[in-house]
Amino acid sequence: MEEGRMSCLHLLTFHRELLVSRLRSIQCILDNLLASGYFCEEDIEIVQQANTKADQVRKILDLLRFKGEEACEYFLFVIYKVYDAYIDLQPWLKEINYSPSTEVTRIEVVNTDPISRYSEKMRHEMSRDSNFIMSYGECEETRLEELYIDTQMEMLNERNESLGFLHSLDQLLGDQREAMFNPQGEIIYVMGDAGMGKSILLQKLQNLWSKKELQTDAIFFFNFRCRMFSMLKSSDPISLRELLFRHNCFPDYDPDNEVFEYILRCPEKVIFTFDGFDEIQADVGVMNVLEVASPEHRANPLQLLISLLTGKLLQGSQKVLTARTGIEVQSRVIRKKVVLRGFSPNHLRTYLHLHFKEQEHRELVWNQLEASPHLCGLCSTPLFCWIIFKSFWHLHMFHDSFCLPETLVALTDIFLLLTEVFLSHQALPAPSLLKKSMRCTFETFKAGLKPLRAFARLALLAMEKGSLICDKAEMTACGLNQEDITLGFVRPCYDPSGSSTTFEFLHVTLQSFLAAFALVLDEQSAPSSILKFFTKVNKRRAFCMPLDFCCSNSKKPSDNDRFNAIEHLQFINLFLCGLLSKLHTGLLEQLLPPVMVKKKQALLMSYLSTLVKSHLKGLPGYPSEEGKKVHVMPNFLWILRCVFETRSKDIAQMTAKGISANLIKLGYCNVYSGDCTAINFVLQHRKKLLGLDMDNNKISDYGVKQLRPSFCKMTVVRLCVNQISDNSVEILAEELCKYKVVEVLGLYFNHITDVGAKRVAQIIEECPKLRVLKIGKNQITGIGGRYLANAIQKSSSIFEVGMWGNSIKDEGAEAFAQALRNHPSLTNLSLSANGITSKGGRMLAEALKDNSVLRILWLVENELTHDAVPSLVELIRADTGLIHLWLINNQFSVEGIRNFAEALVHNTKLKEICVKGNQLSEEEENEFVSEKRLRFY
Ligand SMILES: Nc1ncnc2c1ncn2[C@@H]1O[C@H](COP(=O)(O)OP(=O)(O)OP(=O)(O)O)[C@@H](O)[C@H]1O
Repeated sequence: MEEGRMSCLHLLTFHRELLVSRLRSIQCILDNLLASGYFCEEDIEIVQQANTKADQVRKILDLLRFKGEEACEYFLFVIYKVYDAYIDLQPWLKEINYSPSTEVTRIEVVNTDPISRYSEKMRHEMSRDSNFIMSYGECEETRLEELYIDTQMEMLNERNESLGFLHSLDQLLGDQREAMFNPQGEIIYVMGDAGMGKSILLQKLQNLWSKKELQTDAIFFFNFRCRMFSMLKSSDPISLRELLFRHNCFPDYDPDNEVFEYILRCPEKVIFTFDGFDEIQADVGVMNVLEVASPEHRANPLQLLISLLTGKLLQGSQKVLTARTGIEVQSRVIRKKVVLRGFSPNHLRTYLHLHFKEQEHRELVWNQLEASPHLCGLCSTPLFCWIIFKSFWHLHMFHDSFCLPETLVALTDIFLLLTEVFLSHQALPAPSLLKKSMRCTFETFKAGLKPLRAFARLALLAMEKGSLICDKAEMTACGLNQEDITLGFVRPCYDPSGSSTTFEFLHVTLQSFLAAFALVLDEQSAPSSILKFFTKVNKRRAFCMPLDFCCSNSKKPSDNDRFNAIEHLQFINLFLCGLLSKLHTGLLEQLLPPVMVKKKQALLMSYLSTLVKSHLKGLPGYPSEEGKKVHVMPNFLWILRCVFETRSKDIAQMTAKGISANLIKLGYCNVYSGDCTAINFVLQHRKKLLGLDMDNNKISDYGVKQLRPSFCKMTVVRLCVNQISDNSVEILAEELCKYKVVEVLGLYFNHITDVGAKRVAQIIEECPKLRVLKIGKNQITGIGGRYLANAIQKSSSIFEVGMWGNSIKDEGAEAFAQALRNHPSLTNLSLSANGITSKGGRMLAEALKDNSVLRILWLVENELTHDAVPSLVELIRADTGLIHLWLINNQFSVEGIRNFAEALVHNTKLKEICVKGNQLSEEEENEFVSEKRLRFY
């Protein structure tokens, strides 16, 4: 504030040192001082005679002193106005509370700095290109800011464990230490399923940067679609300069090549985004990618990409790479890993508000969503949500209804509805002239059969040649005309050859759907050709193929099978099952001969049955405490999804019967809430009990609602790390207490509070077979701890309880102490990281003296000090039956540990007391080397 009142002249004197070290783009300052008349030609010569940049700045500052206050003020104004050229000085201007006077703003400032001009040009072009979400054909575009909302962005560590959620896009680029698991890595890796919003996220990032609303000092931003690197001819090598300037943005006023030199000199000022690595990973695998080390070197475009990503070129630049889930990149090249989890219920509400402006409409739509957890589950994927909301809107506009068809339960139904919406664009006049009509699906499809058939063929042809884009000639060859293009199935896309006549499907999932439709509509080929992608997928089951460039032992795809986008093919198969389900027979019989429909349906069902049987037989099982256990692969999930799309009870029954294991492990399989409908559909037909381990997926409360009818059969319910809240626990309590078969309940790392803990306590009390409870890393306090401990006290079956990482403190510890006194069954208890002090520790130790059952006690990372030592010593001397005592990371001193060592002499059962991470120096630890049962590692 003091400085805010200082004259500009004083400011320049006061901060002379800073200006000398940070001011660049001297020419631009000189140009403006000359043009405004503050400097004359002679002044300019004086400055230019100085040998170093620093000396030139010194000369300018000296001259300004003579020129007076006005000149100094103008000098500051130039720095303020030409933002990008003086980006390093912007924080300083903020610090000194600089704001230009009205007089100075009347004097013109011209930007003659090539670097910042280039940056300005980039910002301008990027703002123009990122302002709209392209959708619904060429004619309908929505402003990004009107429809974009941040989704759930979860940070992961190298073992794919959660590190929490990002709160804004600024944090994506920011270098908070907790999220950055490998500072040597260069890539910010954003993963997500189809339609989760990876491309839109990059678009938002670009848009924010173009408007200077992103917290970064990067002045250049290059965005690329990864597929572009495959499309550029590998026979035409290009240089880094060509890649940046020819395929992105060209610097217009740069005779001395300053821009490129600046980029090489200051790569940290550059952000790159590369969208859709999954689309080219096969190409990267096929070629033997050598990295390029020199920026001047001309190389294959893919080599350039890999070199940029690994930091061989422009090391230190910021890089965001997106890919579909399942494409693994080695941790050594990743700096930060983020996975997009889609819309939470709150996001869904916000998105609903953006789509429907009228409260009445919102309520109508919300009511329907609430009535169908499956629909809500689908809506957690932004793309599907967009389709569903668009369909609602269409039904309202054209048919005066806000009711989605009742049959809308599977993914195929949603894409059928979208297709119907697109096809009806052709049939219907403009909404304002329209008399609202009855909806007639069959008529719409029959009337639109010609373009539908043509788009379907186009989608299939493109899929078969491994491409996600098509050109005008291919479209014409399929029989499509200009009018068809405006229906909305395709949109124009970037083409490196500069032609504006290439198109891509609105979304690749839509392309898969249409490709499946082509297989169904094809009357020329043998009916068995519908199965061709099943065969392909089964051949290439290597679903999570690691990237070649950072994984030495990866299996390379063969040359003639470049297209490894296996997920697109899985989607084709899924939609095929949906289209050929009995439910759609009526529609299909309007579009092709009924005999043909029957033949294809029978063929598919028979193939699917065989596939399910052989898959289930081939699953490796191994014995476990819960009986035979199988760990299924993501492909099993795709089979379940296909079975659900067929809606065939027979196949579901067969699948349910074919599961011979007692426990199925679906951990880390990318199960999302919508999949729970498919799992439930199959389990509905199972007679025997079954354990289901679904830890580490994306089930959420919607998924749990979907599974409700299946809990009656579940002996193992593992839902750890699945973003479930107290609402889910409510359902679990209702169902599990009704059937009382549950033995293992895993709820670790979710969003459960004391409210949920109360319901879990009910489960413990009422389910006599419950042996294992894992409820660590939730938000349970002393109150919830009490509920649980009181219930455990009454249970005679509970064997293992994991409460790690809650906050039950001494209040909870007291209740657990009570429960432990003479407990008949509890053998393993973890109360680690719960904020328990010596008071709580004392109560636990004293209670345990009367307990001969507990074998393992975890009190790691609490606040136990010397005050807890006497009670713990007594416990050790009591020789109760405790085998392992974990006291790592507490606050015991060497004296306390000495007491433990002495007490151990009187104990025959304890195998170890782990005391690493207490307040002992290395020398003090050495004192205990002879007591092998005291562990410091
Ligand atoms: N954050 C968001 N806010 C609003 N709408 C979104 C958001 N994310 C996605 N959408 C909607 O979903 C559509 C698909 O998103 P996008 O193309 O970004 O998905 P993607 O993850 O890149 O899919 P793919 O892996 O198949 O390329 C968008 O066109 C938009 O309509």
